[in-house]
Amino acid sequence: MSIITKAACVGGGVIGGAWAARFALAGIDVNIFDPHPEAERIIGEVMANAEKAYGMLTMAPLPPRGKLTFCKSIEQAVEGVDWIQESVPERLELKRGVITEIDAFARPDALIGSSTSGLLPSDLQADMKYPERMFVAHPYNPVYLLPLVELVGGKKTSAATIKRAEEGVAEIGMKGVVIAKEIEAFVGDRLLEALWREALWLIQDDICDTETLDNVMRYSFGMRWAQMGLFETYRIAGGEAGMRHFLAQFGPCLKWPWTKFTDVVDLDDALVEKIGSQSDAQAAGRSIRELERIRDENLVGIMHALKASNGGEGWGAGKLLADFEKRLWAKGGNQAKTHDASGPLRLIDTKVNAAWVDYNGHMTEHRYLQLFGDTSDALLRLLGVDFAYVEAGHSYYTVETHIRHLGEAKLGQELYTTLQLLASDEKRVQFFTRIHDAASGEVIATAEQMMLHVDAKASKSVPAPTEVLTKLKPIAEGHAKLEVPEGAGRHVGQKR
Ligand SMILES: NC(=O)C1=CN([C@@H]2O[C@H](COP(=O)(O)OP(=O)(O)OC[C@H]3O[C@@H](n4cnc5c(N)ncnc54)[C@H](O)[C@@H]3O)[C@@H](O)[C@H]2O)C=CC1
Ligand SMILES: C[N+](C)(C)CC(=O)CC(=O)[O-]
Repeated sequence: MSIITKAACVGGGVIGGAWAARFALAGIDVNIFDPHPEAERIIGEVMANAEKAYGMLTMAPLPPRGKLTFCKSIEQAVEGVDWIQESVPERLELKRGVITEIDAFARPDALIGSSTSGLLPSDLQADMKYPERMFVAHPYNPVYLLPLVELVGGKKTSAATIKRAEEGVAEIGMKGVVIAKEIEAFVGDRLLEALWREALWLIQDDICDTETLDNVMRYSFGMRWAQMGLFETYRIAGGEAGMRHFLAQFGPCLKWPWTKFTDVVDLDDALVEKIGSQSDAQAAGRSIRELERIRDENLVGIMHALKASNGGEGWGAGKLLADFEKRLWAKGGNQAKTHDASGPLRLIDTKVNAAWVDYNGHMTEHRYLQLFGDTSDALLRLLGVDFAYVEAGHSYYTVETHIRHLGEAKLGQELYTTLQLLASDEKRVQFFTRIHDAASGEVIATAEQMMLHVDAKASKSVPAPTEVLTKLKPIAEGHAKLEVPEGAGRHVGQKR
């Protein structure tokens, strides 16, 4: 059974709003309480960004979006929900008061997570009647894309709560990392704080400006850290002798004057203005919303790259995404399990997202192939050839593809695909797929493809089993009555 069927967000700013989006996109209804007069508008904008990002992130069938309900009080928001996420400003007294109120009105077994960046859970749970169900669930901005949640229990938090919290965040595509002991700022913010302090000194001392500092990060170790952490990265930096050699070589530097971070800069008006004006110049007129859009596109691209890494198995956040998608496919989301075979099967509905567009301003070549591949995967799922089937040792492999480009697909354009079976036997399926513009139905591209049923371990084609052929039969019979599509059997013409 699911840990979270209904959630509440108390505080709906940068972080609370993005938590609401994360829950809603996982199909969970969310109650929101935030006294800000513009809370609904702000969360609406975060939701729109999150939906755009998910459109780029995954083709897996997301469940129907959860409903957002804006409530007039904490009491109303937390009534009957399974998970309450507190994301009010970082002030101990405020948070403690809000959490105590949540505790008074929530179901005694409901989980209560705090988004605090650094306060101790023991301090937050001090006045609670049921403190055993309260913990820190510290996310990273943007919560709807970055999967990490640091889970930190206080003195009165039960082990069962932390276990349920770990399972709960996994359900919404996140990675719960349990921190063994409570400590201010946990692990992530301790590391960020060290870097942040050092960075402020480098600006204060005119060693570099904000743009130079950001360039140093994003062209180098920033990219490394998205895929391996500090220790794994430095292990490799030690060469064949690994971590021990790395420590021997760079250990002495720890005693050299390579850092100022244990002193705190004086964030006086002059320094605030210096950083503010350098940051304005760096933004070059881009609004926060524009920067968020670029950030989200970049993060999606990084996760896609990580999903394809390690020989296709996925790595880090990419492996997490791949596993989440497998679960989404297994659940099937909104996907129809049967189709009317009296016409071509409509299998994929999608939109051209920014990551698919090339320098010509339209969908780039390999994305057509991806869409044709996603459509043939959808056909295979209809036939019962899903992840479990593939893991058991059999699959269909594509052995031939011929694509024709007939029109253009531009950024944001809505598309759908249809598939018509041309021929099949116990080993082969041959089919014709069309990509349509969703508004007009016009055909933008077609592909004719052939797949063979294979024994993956033996690497040879073998007949498909009866259960697959039985599902294929009604489609084959229905499509045998259709006209052969214009363009089927075509090849690239060559004048000699
Ligand atoms: N901004 C960030 O990068 C991150 C922030 N956090 C943590 O998340 C929490 C929230 O931070 P942000 O979202 O950045 O702040 P924010 O200022 O964007 O949002 C706070 C929201 O809480 C609302 N609020 C104030 N009093 C309230 C009350 N009594 N009941 C309900 N809502 C109330 C405000 O109207 C506001 O919308 C903090 O604990 C922060 O440390 C965690 C990770 C990252
Ligand atoms: C600046 N911050 C302490 C609020 C940062 C975080 O808590 C995590 C993040 O998203 O960087």
